[in-house]
Amino acid sequence: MSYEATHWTIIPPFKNEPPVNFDLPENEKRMHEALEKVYKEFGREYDIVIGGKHYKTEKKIRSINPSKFDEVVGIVNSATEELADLAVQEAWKAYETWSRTPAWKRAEYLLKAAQLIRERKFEFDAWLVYEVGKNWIEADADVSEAIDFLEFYAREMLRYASEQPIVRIPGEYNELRYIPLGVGAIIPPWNFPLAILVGMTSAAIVTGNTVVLKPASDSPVIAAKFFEVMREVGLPDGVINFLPGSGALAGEFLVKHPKVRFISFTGSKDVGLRIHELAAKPQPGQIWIKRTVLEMGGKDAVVVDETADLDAAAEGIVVSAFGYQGQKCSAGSRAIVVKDVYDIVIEKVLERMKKIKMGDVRYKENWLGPVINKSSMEKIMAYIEIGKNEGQLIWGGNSREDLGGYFIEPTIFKDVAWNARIAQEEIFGPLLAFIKAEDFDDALRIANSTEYGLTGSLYSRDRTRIERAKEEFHVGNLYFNRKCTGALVGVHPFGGFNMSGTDSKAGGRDYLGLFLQAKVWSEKI
Ligand SMILES: NC(=O)c1ccc[n+]([C@@H]2O[C@H](COP(=O)([O-])OP(=O)(O)OC[C@H]3O[C@@H](n4cnc5c(N)ncnc54)[C@H](O)[C@@H]3O)[C@@H](O)[C@H]2O)c1
Ligand SMILES: N[C@@H](CCC=O)C(=O)O
Repeated sequence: MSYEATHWTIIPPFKNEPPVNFDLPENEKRMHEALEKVYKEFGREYDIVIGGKHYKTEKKIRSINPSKFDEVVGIVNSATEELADLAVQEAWKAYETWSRTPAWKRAEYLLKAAQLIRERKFEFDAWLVYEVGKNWIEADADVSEAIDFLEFYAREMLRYASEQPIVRIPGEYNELRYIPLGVGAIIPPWNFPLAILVGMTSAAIVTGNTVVLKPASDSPVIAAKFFEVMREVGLPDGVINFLPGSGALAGEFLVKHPKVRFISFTGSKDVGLRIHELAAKPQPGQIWIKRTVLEMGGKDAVVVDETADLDAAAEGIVVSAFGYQGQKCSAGSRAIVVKDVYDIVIEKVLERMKKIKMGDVRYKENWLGPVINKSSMEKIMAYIEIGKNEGQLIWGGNSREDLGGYFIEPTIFKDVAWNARIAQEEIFGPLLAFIKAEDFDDALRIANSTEYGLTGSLYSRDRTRIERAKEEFHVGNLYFNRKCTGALVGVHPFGGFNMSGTDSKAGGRDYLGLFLQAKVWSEKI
């Protein structure tokens, strides 16, 4: 048995990180203390770090609290093309030794980082509350998922590094080994600014690659906090190079760079397709086909038929549509309900809407927070105007900047046609479209009618329909009689079809393979 395999057996099996129960007074108190502590750190400046060296630039990115837009959570330096180029060079220098570091040792850094984040969970939760406007529960789910990715990919690396099954023949010794790709650009989104960033980065490095990490401009501080953790656990310089910067400058420059071997991106369809196009074109001096992992948007549906538990369906519709203000790729922004129960479901949803409290998420009672920034608010408000011509507004519809942040009332339109813009385009905000279906067949057809294919839910008690949906509801993550958000690492490997991306199945057993290439050696004996 290889050393990696031996190690694998002594690490306890993977278990998802349990969420914090904020209803316990002790936990509520700890969260208040964390919010206070983090608040005192507001306004700090974070450097670009390349090969362990710190850099400042003239241009800065100010990270704003979307719940209170006069609060600056932190300031980061914005990279130039020269620094981006240096980051790629330093990453290649570090690759020389990192790619030869044993897999178990690389995995150990992830396990240590998971433990540090676990010990500081309330503090990380607080950063997410302030920087991206997540309520306490959503923030804690994000941090738990980040810990899960570290724990899961550490174990996965040991599995990939252990002996791989191949057919044996007499007279030859044959072996297949997974080896890293080289230097990668990691380009994550702001909406799961810890979990997704940590998942993408840790998968790339535990497999022996080195990376240039360009965080999203709305969430660079939490990215800097993760980078600090990786330095604290002793990750060698240059394995992760921390390079905040604009999407257009650092993003495109990195994507085109001839020495970038792979690009791991999670974000919008338009940017994902642009990266796909740029990465496909070989640059002078480039000697490989760039690998891209592109996880993109969704226009996800919750389907309800006449046999369903309608209370459970109404609850699922509300949580799927409005959890984290609808700013999830998995958000159920379409409720497709068969005509027999359409009005009842809407009534039940509206009853639940009355209970939603919106406001600054530093206060535990506010379930609905702000949207991420001004331009996002403007985009969502423009869709609300479009919606007024495409359906009947039955809830919300107003922006509430008067509360001091980028607040938009949760908004519902009914009687929306399946092909209306608000039923086809990803809005990424608290906007839900109710679509009436003739029957189950019609509902399924409507559910599949967009260019996306990320998540979906079916509420039904009809076993035959559930079995049909498994075959015909064309999404990467399909749920029955539960919400369409909240995939758990290891339990629900995540990724979508069609324009939702390359279906990488983050948090699944295939994921690390995307950052590796297989080499076979064969020796005559
Ligand atoms: N499928 C998934 O797993 C998943 C998960 C989370 C978010 N998302 C999607 O992400 C989107 C929201 O995130 P966002 O607003 O950060 O997306 P975005 O596409 O605007 O940005 C994502 C990242 O790309 C960078 N970027 C921007 N322009 C670039 C360019 N021209 N070249 C290279 N990089 C560039 C950004 O700085 C950011 O780091 C939504 O569409 C959502 O559905 C998908
Ligand atoms: N994995 C998350 C969504 C990530 C995209 O925003 C979920 O399952 O809700």
